Amino acid sequence: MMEERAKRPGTLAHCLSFAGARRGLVVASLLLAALSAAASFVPFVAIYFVIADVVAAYPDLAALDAGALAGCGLLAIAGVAADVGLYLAALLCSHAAAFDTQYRLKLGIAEHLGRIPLGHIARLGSGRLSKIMDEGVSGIETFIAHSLPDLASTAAAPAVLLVLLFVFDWRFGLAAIAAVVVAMAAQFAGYANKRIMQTMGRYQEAKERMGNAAVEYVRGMAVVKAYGRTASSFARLADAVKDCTGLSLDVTLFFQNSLPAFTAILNNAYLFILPVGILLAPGASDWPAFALSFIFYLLFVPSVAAVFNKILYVSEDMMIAQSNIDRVDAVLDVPALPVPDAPDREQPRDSGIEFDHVSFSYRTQKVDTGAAAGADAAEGGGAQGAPLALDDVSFRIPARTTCAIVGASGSGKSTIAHLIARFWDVDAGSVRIGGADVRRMAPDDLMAQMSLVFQDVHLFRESIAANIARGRAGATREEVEAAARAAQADGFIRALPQGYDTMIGAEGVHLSGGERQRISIARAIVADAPIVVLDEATAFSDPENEHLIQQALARLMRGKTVVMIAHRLSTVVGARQIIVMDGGRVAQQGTHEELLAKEGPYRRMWRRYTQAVSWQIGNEGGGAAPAVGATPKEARQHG
Ligand SMILES: Nc1ncnc2c1ncn2[C@@H]1O[C@H](COP(=O)(O)OP(=O)(O)OP(=O)(O)O)[C@@H](O)[C@H]1O
Repeated sequence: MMEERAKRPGTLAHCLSFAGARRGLVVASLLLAALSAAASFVPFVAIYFVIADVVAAYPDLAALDAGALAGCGLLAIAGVAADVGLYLAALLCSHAAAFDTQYRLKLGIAEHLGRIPLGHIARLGSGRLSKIMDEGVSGIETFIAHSLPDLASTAAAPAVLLVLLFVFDWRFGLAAIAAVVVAMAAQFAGYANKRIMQTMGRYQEAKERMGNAAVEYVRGMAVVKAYGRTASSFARLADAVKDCTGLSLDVTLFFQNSLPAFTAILNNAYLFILPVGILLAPGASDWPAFALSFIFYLLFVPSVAAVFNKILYVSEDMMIAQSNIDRVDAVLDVPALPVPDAPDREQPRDSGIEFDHVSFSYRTQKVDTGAAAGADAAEGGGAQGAPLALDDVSFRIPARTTCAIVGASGSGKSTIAHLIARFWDVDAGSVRIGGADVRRMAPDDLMAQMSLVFQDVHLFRESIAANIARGRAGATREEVEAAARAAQADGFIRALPQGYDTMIGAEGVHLSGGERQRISIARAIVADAPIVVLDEATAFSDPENEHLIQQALARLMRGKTVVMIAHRLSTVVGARQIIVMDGGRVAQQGTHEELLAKEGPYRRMWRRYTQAVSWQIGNEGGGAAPAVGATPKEARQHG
């Protein structure tokens, strides 16, 4: 559906393209609504005939033809019935199209989010994204369901109105049009101001920023409380709210004169008819005809107000819909990672990993939209002169071996993990798995090759069994339980009230960091992918938990190609290969012994590490063991 959309069409055309296969329903709704608008004037025609009969019979009202009057009544009723019936049918069509569009749009955005680089999703922000998926899409749904039929009727009504205004007496018609022109001029004075459109846009952005700030504030509540920085942490949210309030006030003030003037003039349009009637009355040659027109226009002119009031609201709806469309487009326009056609796809021959002269910068990954783009610009972004997160990085990890990546914070370790999983595409060089360039692999094939175990464990609000089973579609309960046993998680899961069926999340059970980690390891064991990318946790809650996690990891890593982003040197000594990163470049490469034998960053890191451990032991009176990890001998058995 998303591919079908033309580039930047108008609001209506855009909605039609979103409606996809249901655009026929939208068009039917537009036609029915236009017909309903035309039918809404039929009662006025009936009234005209009644007035004509009354004026003709006056003063002998007893001579009125009851049959003719009843006919007029029936005509009026038929007009009202057609108006209501056609409008209901229009709403039926528009709602059917709108609900379907909402469903497919949400699905389309969700699918698209799965195809764009993962980092872009983080940059867009979860508050902003949920607002777009929720309010943005619902806004489009409401526009298609309600405002589009109104749009058709507001387009059709003035045409019919114009005919009726001039068909009976053009002079009164002109007076009514004068009321419309003056009212529109008053309103236009507000809309013509270019700043209003800019302010409306800024107002929408401010609302999104406020959403993001609120989500961030709630998520960071624990840190805020821990450091007692409530006031300063609240400042960002408070600023966002203040910004939003200020802009909403600006938008309201823009309309403070024009809107009331527009409404007041239109609702009192008969004030334009009255002076014309008073002026024309003395010269009227045919009194009954004059009286008929005068009375009819006094009765008819309020419907002009109704029509133009509707136009006002529909144009406001259009502006809101356009801003919702822009926000949805902001997500849909983020280019998806290119996926090769089936014949051009490459299959890995094994699970070995190779980085071949890889360079990568986050700054070249532009997000061309609103707040995120602004953030990029604020960082002095742009591809030119962009700092490289990885700079000409080359290494090979043979299949079924362990490679530990170490280095200072910010040296590029996690970036390596992200590029293996193709969260981003490289700027230069290539990342290959079993000889296949990750850009030439089908995304599903690529993800089937690897399990990712990151520090930041996300568990879904579902049962523990379902969370573990997410590792592989179709995993059986036995496989889930076996994986949990291997991940040292079976014991604590069984101790929970509903065991494996215990729900996780707001209303369910809350697990400790170590327990969550072991569930994520169980998930990876179920996946049984040939490559394991492991972002090692920096700290575990207690030695017992750490020991269990190390056991779980040892089981997960058995027989796999492992890339371990290592934060503690205790766990890397047994790796077949250690890559030392420094400022985005490979500074050293080799085994623990080889690296220790040379003067260089690894030896310095190791020296600092052993000093820290002996300091720790000294401080604890020799009672504590250094951080538990695989000894060189134990670990080499795996690597
Ligand atoms: N999403 C991102 N957007 C922009 N820059 C990023 C992003 N992620 C990382 N960087 C930058 O890229 C560089 C490498 O970061 P990376 O996360 O790979 O380092 P690291 O060695 O894993 O650090 P740590 O040990 O602290 O996790 C750093 O300068 C970092 O600021």
